[in-house]
Amino acid sequence: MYDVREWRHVFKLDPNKEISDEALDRLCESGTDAIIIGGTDGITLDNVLNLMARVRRYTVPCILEVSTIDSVSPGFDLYFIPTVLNSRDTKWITGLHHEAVKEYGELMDWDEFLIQGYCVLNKDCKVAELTNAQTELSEEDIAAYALMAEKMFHLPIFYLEYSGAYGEPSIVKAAKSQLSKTILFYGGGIETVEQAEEMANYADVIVVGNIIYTDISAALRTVEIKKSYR
Ligand SMILES: CC(C)=CCC/C(C)=C/CC/C(C)=C/CC/C(C)=C/CC/C(C)=C/CC/C(C)=C/CC/C(C)=C/COP(=O)(O)OP(=O)(O)O
Ligand SMILES: O=P(O)(O)OC[C@@H](O)CO
Ligand SMILES: [Mg+2]
Repeated sequence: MYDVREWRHVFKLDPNKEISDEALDRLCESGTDAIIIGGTDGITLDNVLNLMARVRRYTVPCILEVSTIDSVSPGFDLYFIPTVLNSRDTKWITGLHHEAVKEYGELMDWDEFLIQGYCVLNKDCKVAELTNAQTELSEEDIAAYALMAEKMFHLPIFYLEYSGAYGEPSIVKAAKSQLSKTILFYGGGIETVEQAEEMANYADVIVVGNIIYTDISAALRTVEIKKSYR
């Protein structure tokens, strides 16, 4: 089975963006711990299946981060289900999940599904807009969400999401200080190995996304953090 606890670094690929075979080969062979397939807009069953089939040529674990029910398909190693803890709209906390479980709950192999408690912090990112997230939060507010993720909801993953912007290391440190069992993911704006190292000082797993599409060599260099933390 795939032990997310062992991970340090993952790449997140957006099915709504083009990637060449050569770039995909370099990512999948880079030594990263997993490839997550996910995004917020333009996600269809077609583009998810297409990307999954291409990643499946490699041995790297391939995870679907579910953002729409229509794009879920068998064939992934694991499924991540986001719940946006700081959304102002219950639809993104439990609403869509309730509908999905009502319809498919009996069919699901629950061991394959890990729930991610998201705290979205970049007010300008698409996921903040989509979910109407309350991003004006103090360090204490964010630490409390981390504590809730672990102690109230027993979530396996707490995800500090700054998608598109580099976040505040002190916030990541504050969140980490609340967690002993729940795994801390950090994602947002990582473009250099120095930034990757800085966030990996506190987060258990760092997520590298957008830079893949603008500077593949820089994206690949972030995997170097794995050498210093093994
Ligand atoms: C295996 C199998 C076939 C099972 C069938 C059963 C089945 C269908 C089970 C589903 C179970 C279930 C509970 C599903 C949940 C349904 C659902 C739609 C939940 C809502 C998820 C949610 C809160 C989505 C909001 C958006 C979000 C948090 C997306 C995560 C990805 C993310 C933040 C990407 C970053 O965005 P990006 O697009 O990169 O942004 P930029 O362009 O700005 O970079
Ligand atoms: O795309 P970036 O900004 O690297 O963020 C990664 C990931 O957290 C997005 O969901
Ligand atoms: Mg992105």
